[in-house]
Amino acid sequence: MNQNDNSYKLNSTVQIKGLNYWYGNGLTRKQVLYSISMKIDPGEVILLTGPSGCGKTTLLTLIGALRKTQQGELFVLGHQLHGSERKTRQIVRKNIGMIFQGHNLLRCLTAEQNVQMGSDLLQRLSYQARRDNSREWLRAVGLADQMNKLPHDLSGGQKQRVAIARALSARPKLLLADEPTSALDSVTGREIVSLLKRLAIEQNCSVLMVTHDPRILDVADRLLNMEDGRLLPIVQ
Ligand SMILES: Nc1ncnc2c1ncn2[C@@H]1O[C@H](COP(=O)(O)OP(=O)(O)OP(=O)(O)O)[C@@H](O)[C@H]1O
Repeated sequence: MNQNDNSYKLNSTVQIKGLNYWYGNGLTRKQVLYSISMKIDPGEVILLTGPSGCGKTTLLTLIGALRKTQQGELFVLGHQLHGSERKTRQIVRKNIGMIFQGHNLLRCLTAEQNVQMGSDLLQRLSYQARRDNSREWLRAVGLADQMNKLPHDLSGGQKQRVAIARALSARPKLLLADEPTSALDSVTGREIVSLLKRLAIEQNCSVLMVTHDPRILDVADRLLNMEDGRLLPIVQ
C-alpha cells in the first residue's frame, strides 16, 4: 500500500474494497455480500437501489458500524472498521446520522425533545446552545410551529422532517437513510428527499440512501445498483 492509497482512504467519507458478508453459522451460513468495492466522497449524494433481499440494508448497517465487518476493507470517516475495537465503532457511529423507513421517533417525546436527542451528542455545547440548535433545525425543516407536538399528532411527512432534523442536528459527516420515503405519498416523498439533499449539502455531509422509489432517482449525484449481493457495473 503506498502513501497515495492511504490519503485516498482518509479523504473519502467511505472507502470499501473486497467486502464480503455472511449471516449464520455452519450449515446455515449464507453469503449475502460479495466483493463490494465503492467509495463515497465528501458531500456526495448516492442512491442505492436493487431488489428486495439483495443486501442493501446489510451494506448500510456495515457502513454505519452497526455490525462487525467480517472480510474486506471498510474505511468510514478515516477509520478502518475491519478488526476495529468497539470504541472506534462508537466514534464512527457518533459522526453518522441515520434515518430509517419508520421515522424511529420516541413516541412520548415532543418533536423538539426528539431533535434534542441529536443535539445532545454535541457534548461541547451548553444545554441552552443544544436547545437552540434543536429549534434551529426544526425551523430549517419547516416545523417551527409544531415543536411541542408528539409524533402521533404529526403527519408522516412531518415525522420524517423531525427525523431529518434529529439526524442532522448532531452535525454528522455521513447520513445513511434506509427507504426514508417508503411510507410517504410521491409529492411528500420528493419534498422530503429534496430537503434532505439541500440540508446535507449545506453541511457538506455525504448521503447514502437506499430507495425503491424511482421518482427520486434524479436527486442523486450517483446511482448504485445491487443485485444478489453484488454491485452492478454502472451503465452511463
Ligand atoms: N439477521 C439476519 N439473519 C439472517 N439472514 C438475514 C438477516 N438479515 C438479512 N438477512 C438476509 O440477507 C439477505 C440480504 O438482506 P437485506 O435486508 O440486506 O436486503 P435488502 O436489499 O435491504 O432487502 P429489502 O429491500 O427487502 O429491505 C436477505 O436474503 C435476507 O433474508
